[in-house]
Amino acid sequence: MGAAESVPATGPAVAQPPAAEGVVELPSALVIVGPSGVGKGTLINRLMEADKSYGFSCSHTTRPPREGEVNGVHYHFTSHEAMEAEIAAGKFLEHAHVHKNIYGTSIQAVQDVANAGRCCVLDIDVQGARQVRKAGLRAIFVFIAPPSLEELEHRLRGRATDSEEQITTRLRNAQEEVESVKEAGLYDCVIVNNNLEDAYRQLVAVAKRALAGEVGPSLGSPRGSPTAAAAAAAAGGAGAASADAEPGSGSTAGRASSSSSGVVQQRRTSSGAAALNSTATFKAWLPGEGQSQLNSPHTDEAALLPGAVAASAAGYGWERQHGRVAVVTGAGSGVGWELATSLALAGMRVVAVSRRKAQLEKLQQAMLDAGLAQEDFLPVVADLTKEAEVSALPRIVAKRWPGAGIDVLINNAAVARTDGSLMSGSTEAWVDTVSTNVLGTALATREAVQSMEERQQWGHVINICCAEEGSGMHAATKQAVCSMAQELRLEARARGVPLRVSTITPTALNSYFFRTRAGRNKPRSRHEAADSPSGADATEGAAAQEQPTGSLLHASDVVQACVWCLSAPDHVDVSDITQAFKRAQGGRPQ
Ligand SMILES: Nc1ncnc2c1ncn2[C@@H]1O[C@H](COP(=O)(O)OP(=O)(O)OP(=O)(O)O)[C@@H](O)[C@H]1O
Ligand SMILES: Nc1nc2c(ncn2[C@@H]2O[C@H](COP(=O)(O)O)[C@@H](O)[C@H]2O)c(=O)[nH]1
Repeated sequence: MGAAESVPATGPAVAQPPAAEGVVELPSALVIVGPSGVGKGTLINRLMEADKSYGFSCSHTTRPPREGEVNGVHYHFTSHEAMEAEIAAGKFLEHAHVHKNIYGTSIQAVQDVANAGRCCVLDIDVQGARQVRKAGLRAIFVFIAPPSLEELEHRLRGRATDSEEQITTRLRNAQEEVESVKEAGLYDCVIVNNNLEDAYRQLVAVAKRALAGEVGPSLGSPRGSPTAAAAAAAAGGAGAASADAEPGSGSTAGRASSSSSGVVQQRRTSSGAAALNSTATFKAWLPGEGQSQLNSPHTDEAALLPGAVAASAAGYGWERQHGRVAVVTGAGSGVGWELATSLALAGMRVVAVSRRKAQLEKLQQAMLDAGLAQEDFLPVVADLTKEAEVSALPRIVAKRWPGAGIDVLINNAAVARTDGSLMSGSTEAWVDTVSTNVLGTALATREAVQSMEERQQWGHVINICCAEEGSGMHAATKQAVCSMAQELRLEARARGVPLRVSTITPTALNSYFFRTRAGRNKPRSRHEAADSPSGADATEGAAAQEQPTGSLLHASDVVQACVWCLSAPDHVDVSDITQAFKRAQGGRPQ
């Protein structure tokens, strides 16, 4: 259960060490544009040789191979007929007639790089860049400008790869291409390739931003402003003018969106173990001690939380979880939020996964405010229905914490749509629900288990199977999540590996969804009723206040069960926990 994740995630892995800042996003693409002979290939090759986090989008072309060019590496060399057929079949993200040949970027080429968790680098012409911009690919667009057209001609001739006719065509086209820098909103930055070292340093800076999942111009360089630098270049002005990417420049999104930047990072002065055992620390979070330091959107439960964790863990084997890596899905709100905060505060390294960047930023700030060290906590924007984004998780973990891998996976994310009825629901709602709840859980499980297998360190998978009876496709998928745990357990046993698998099934959770079904609250939008068991919406609204829900289960109850599962000694296999609310005398939840 957990987040009603509705904001699509993007991009990929972290090549930059997640240097204690911001929410991690998968890489954006890097689109490199510029006239023939300006040095795009030279710069791109250098970038890719220096850092394997970048992958080249291998284009198709109808031009014949040059000496030394390898099919499938430099280009997919093809015929006009074959290429036109594939374009007609919709296989290309963009294509263009360039210097009398057809060039194009296939969807597969970009997908292959993204699936490998790399930042995809495209080397394309201006027409292609316009199409890619229109297609909405998450990317940073860089124009490489020549210091002068004379120098461009000099380079083209010096390269000695093209016929005189081709050189003439390319130079003629170059003038028009350089003009394109004036198109508002097309490029995010311009690098004038005069001195190769300077240009390379600038490219590295902007490439790092793409690797970190950023898009758009960097701070102080609003879209469209590259024009000045490029115009200077087009007019023959020398110098490495750049509207962006000062060497060492930081990340735009990191600065703009990360609440951590500008905030003095708070370091834990003690280990997780100390935090768990420190009554003083916990006391401040107990009810009656003022506002929750967790600054949770669901304050009633958050205030109880650390006490619950402490109580659960006391006397059991919690200590072995200190420093281990727990991935919590659906961490943007509800149970996921509570799990992420509790486990981190109790000494685990937590990867909080959500589609909703804004929620993760709030969560991150709450963690910092609570005194958690940034390096023990990693928010990752990822869409569980996208294989490339899920499979990037182990790599992201290894980058943040070298030598570590996923030790614990808590499959909590789920979507519950109000239009998910099996008798009258929409197909779209079903697909949404099945994709996130079933496919997403399966993908996350496979990646986590493989991460454990590679390190031969078997950990724990916990599936949160909460479903309200009568919630249609949501309930059906949660049954599937439960069955998946059972199957996983059997597979692990058959292979003789000590993977631990548990399910937690809370019934009648104090959730927005539950109260909506009980007629205590009305859904305000389709997504609002998604699985956000203790989200802010769950505690708002006059109807909710009229009907006290104090005896229903809380997110913290689910956390407590998780902690208990994780604390159980080696010889105790906790397979399934079902939690029910305490009924009032009349048999109805209070
Ligand atoms: N800053 C520079 N100073 C001098 N020569 C350069 C510089 N950058 C690149 N070159 C040279 O310019 C030539 C053209 O470079 P390159 O092949 O990388 O261009 P390109 O933009 O990739 O061309 P195309 O679009 O046709 O593939 C090469 O011989 C390269 O070594
Ligand atoms: N629109 C696209 N343009 C592309 C693609 N791949 C390369 N190119 C551009 O073509 C010229 C010429 O390349 P060359 O290898 O023949 O010198 C170059 O400027 C590239 O940017 C593509 O997939 N789409």
